[in-house]
Amino acid sequence: MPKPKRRNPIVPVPKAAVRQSSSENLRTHTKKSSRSAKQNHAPNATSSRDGGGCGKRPREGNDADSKRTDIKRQKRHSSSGPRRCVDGTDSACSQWRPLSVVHKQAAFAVQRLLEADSSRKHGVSLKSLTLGPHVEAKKATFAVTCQVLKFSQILEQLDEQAELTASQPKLGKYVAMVLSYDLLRGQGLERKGPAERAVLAAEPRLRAAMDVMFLEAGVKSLDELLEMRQQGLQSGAADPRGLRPQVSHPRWVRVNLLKANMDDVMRQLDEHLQSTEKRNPQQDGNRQQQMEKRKHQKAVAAMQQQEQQQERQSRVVLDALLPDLLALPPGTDLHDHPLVTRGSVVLQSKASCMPARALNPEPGWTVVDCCAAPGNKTTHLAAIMGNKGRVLAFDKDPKRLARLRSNAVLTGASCIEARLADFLSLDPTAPEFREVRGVLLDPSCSGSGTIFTRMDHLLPSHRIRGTAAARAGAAGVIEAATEAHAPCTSPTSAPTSTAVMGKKTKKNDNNNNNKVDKAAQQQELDAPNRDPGLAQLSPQVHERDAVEAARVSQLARFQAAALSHALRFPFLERLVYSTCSVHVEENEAVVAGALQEAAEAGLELADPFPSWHRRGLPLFPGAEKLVRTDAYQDGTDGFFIALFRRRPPEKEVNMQENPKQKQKPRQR
Ligand SMILES: C[S@@+](CC[C@H](N)C(=O)[O-])C[C@H]1O[C@@H](n2cnc3c(N)ncnc32)[C@H](O)[C@@H]1O
Repeated sequence: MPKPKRRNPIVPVPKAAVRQSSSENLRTHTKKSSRSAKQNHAPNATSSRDGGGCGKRPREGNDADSKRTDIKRQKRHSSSGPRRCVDGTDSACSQWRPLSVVHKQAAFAVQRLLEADSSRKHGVSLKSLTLGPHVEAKKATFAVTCQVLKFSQILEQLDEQAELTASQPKLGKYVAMVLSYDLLRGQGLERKGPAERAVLAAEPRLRAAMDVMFLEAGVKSLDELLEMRQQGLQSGAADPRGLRPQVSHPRWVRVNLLKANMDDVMRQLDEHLQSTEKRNPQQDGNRQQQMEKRKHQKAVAAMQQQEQQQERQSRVVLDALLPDLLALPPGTDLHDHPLVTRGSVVLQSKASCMPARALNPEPGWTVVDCCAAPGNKTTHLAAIMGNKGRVLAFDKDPKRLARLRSNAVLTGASCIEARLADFLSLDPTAPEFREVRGVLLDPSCSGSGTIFTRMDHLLPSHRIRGTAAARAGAAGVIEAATEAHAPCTSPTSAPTSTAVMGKKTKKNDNNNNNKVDKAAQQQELDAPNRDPGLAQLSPQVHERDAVEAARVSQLARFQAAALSHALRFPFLERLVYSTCSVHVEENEAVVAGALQEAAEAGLELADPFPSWHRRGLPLFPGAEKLVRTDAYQDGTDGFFIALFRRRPPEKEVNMQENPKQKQKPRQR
């Protein structure tokens, strides 16, 4: 009888088949693995149909003897230096190790290679890690390592979306990648050790996350997804994570609590969805719409971690973070719906609703909205305050201010006082502003977080920007994102207060903020070099990038001046700075430049949404309190939010009572 054929990792094998054949594999392993190890030492061992020999994977060494030998060899091998775990920790390793030798070695190799790549270290080679003398089952280890590296970006995303290592930290990122690969595309996993069991337990979540990716990309397999991403990168039209440039978000709906209550609106919207379906029975059969519905359900479920099946299937979903926000299927058209035309709901994205909630003004406060038009956040502030108090809304553009006024009327936000003014020309210390407790600063910005949902990437002039965003995103410098914020991105808002700018620059010199700016800018400059494909961009592209960079710098100067100015309201309790930009220069760097001034005003950074997962880039202490949203992973546009809050009085008292602090001046 011919020997059973070896399992092929390229074609996923049904689990039952894997289990059935596993005992045979165990029986026949030792001979084969040593034979394949020898084969792999041949110089041509790396060539195969899958590019660089990464396609075929022979059976791995997995019997007890081989495992014992492996452990001994691993120990011997690592005795020359500090022991490294597959998760990157040194010595006393508390992480779960996969039971399979191949998995263990592949995870180690993947870790070393990816870490070396991200820190641009040289001297770590795939061959030495997978085909070196200490490696067991070389060919299998080499093949698995290649495959995991090829799919590493996708595997990382799956891990993140399925919260695999987040929920099982002992698994470690690289073991998770290798085991998930084998589960989803390779040979399947057997319920052996804790690592394998953890990945198997997460299988439904991993598969759900994978389905969402397939739907978003319009593909049916991991191979197609990878191919599509690679093509996208080559054409320069890809987004930072290699998905299609356009992303589909739920239809976010803010319920205007001044005019409606959540239950009524939810009921009416649910009826609307049902009646639309009844009126258009053909649409039920429409594949596109079906896909949209499924995508919405899955995206919302993943995003909000709503595990209950019933909630996942709900079509009008209450947002987990913002109490007045609802999610409907993407593409739901509500523009003519009476709830919208009568101002009971506002069509506003989740990210755009976060700044007003971050400020969370109390009823009775006086609040300044510095750059307010067309007033989405202004009317939200009024609703949060229950129309009790005053919202002073400034904008320098008369047409946009007219829209703000009509929006205020529509939404019944009677506590708004709209004023046509250049915010920088106001005197925050004037007596009329003594009552101001809250400030919202949502200044003009590049709108770089919104280009994909605006579909601008389809226009030739915007392809370049998409590419620039892709470069920066590929380096992990920015988080790609989106929102329809376009009209307020004109670069006309150059700083008008030279005094303010001069002051800021001086402070930057004093408190190392220039270093932050430079580090951030350097990261952005470095970003393109990380992708060899992008290095081949034409000079024209670089020229346009330079124009865009100059525009961003000009906007950043205005933003810094505006933030500095906003911090001058003497009796501030809270201040929110927000942009729909993904650029460090307009976000973290602006905040870093204002930290000292904020401290002098008795304000400090605070975390407006402790449960939110995405944070500012870690460029200075406290940046973990900053909030970012990501268009690809958070189901909403790319935004940046910083909350400054008055330091609690205890801190002041503690500072005074701290004997060490007191001694300092005396010592001098
Ligand atoms: C990002 S938009 C504001 C969007 C608004 N917060 C909302 O949610 O609807 C920025 C606004 O700032 C205004 N603006 C720019 N420079 C200004 C300045 N110096 N003083 C006042 N408003 C300014 C622009 O006219 C634009 O309407």
